[in-house]
Amino acid sequence: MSWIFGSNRGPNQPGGVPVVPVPSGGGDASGGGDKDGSGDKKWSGFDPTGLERAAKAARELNASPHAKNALELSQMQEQTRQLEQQRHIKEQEAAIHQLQSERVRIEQEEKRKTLQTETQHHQQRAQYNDQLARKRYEDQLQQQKRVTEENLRKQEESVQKQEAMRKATIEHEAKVRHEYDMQRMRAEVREKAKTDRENQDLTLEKIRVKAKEQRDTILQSIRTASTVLGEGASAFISDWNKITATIGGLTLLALGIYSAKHGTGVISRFIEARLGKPSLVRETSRMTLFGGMLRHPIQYYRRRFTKPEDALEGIILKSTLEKRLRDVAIATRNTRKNGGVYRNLLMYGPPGTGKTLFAKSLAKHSGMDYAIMTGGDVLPLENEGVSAIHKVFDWAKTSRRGLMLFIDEADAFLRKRNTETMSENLRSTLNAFLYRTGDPSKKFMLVLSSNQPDLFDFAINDRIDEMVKFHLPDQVERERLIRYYFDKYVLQAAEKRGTSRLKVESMDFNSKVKEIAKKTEGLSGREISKLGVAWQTSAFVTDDGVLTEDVIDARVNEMVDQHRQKIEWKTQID
Ligand SMILES: Nc1ncnc2c1ncn2[C@@H]1O[C@H](COP(=O)(O)OP(=O)(O)OP(=O)(O)O)[C@@H](O)[C@H]1O
Repeated sequence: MSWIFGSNRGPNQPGGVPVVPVPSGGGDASGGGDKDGSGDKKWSGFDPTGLERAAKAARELNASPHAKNALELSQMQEQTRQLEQQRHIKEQEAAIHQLQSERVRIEQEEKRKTLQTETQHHQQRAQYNDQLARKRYEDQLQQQKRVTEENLRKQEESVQKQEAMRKATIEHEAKVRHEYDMQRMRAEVREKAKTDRENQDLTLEKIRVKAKEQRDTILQSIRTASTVLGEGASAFISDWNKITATIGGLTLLALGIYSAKHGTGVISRFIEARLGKPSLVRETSRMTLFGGMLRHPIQYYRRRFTKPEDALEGIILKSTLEKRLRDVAIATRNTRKNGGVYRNLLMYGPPGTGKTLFAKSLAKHSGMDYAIMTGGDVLPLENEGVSAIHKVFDWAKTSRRGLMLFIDEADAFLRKRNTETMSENLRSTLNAFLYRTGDPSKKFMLVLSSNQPDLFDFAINDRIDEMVKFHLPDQVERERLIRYYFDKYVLQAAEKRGTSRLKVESMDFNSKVKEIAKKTEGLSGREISKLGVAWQTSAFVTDDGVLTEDVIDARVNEMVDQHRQKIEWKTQID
């Protein structure tokens, strides 16, 4: 009720209730009590006029007809002020809240920045450490390199010193020897000159006598020869019997030479048939005395003393396979050199992929003899199969150079024994084979080739030490094969001067090769080699001997068609 007392407000305060002026003086402001004003010190300075005025105003207010309205107005003003204060408080609270949020955000931001800075520091430290480690490692390497170089330099110096010493020793020896020889020669020459001077008369006389004797002898010989020939010729011409006898003698001599030549061949063939190559062996590099050295001496010696540089010369395979086979070839050659035990080899894969080719080259490269037999040849032998097999191995054992026994289509007779279709004879033959190959050998190496190795008897698999799979050539190998056989059958034939009329039409050969290789997908090495032969033959049959691009394409298309046909037949059979 401050408005009643007017303590807080001036007389013209807006919205306020006009303060009822309090009459100055009059009325008892003390309200009774300490009337004399001297009793209690506390009330001594109290001015009661305000209270009096308030009381008067209250009275007047009560008496006023607007008292109620004024009260309501003042209440409403009070409420409005409170609401305003609440709004103000709310605004302040919102501001505080916003300030808090801002503070949290700033803190987060600070944290993130700190984290980022720390991460950067970590990274920088890690990089620095890494650089240090690298530098340390490089320093170590440099150090090692320096040490190695230093050692090498020292070694080289030492070798050079030794070399220089050796050279100096040799030169000194040579000089001493030369001086000694010169002295000896001078002494000999002096001695001879002295002797010659002393015997000069004697020597001259000796030469004269010797020359005279020689002259007389030659003259005498000429005289005798002409007399004998003249007499002989006249006697021969005048005597028909002698002429007939001479002609007969010459004829008999020619006959003798002819029969001796052919007789040796017949005899050697006979001996060979009895003692030489077994019938199961189709081809061999092994030369017997009669069959080899005497009949083809040059070939015999060339084969004995020259070896191909590379076991894979003329054999085109995938580079990985080539590497593996080269290792096999080197190992085999070293085995032969060191008298070691041979490792048996199985080569399997589609026909015409170079298995036989490699086996022959392997044998040549290793310096061994080779013998080729075919599994299919064993089947018709029936009950003679066992002895034929024994004969092959007996013969193989006698080879001084070691023998590589290559069995093509080996699955034809080395197949599983438990199949019902296998005849008793074949089973015995297989057993004989197993018996002869049971132990590792220093005499022969077994090389089996098969298109169906899964048919082998397990005991055969057990005897195999190395298995190599041959594949059909892919694009790269086909290109190489095409180049190789084009060169072999066409270009080399065209280069033969004088004897050849074969010419090749000019074309972009590289792109042609690529194109042919693409077309011949699926063809084997054998089929591609046949393509080479077909190109050559086609060129020979033309009038001008020119191999044109069209002819090349035509042969390729034919070969591809034939291949397709073969595959169709094969699929039907399968
Ligand atoms: N990889 C090759 N590189 C060069 N020529 C090849 C290759 N493969 C095959 N030939 C050619 O094909 C001919 C036959 O090859 P080879 O007799 O080695 O085949 P194979 O794999 O033994 O076949 P099969 O299983 O039918 O006996 C070779 O004489 C050669 O001209």
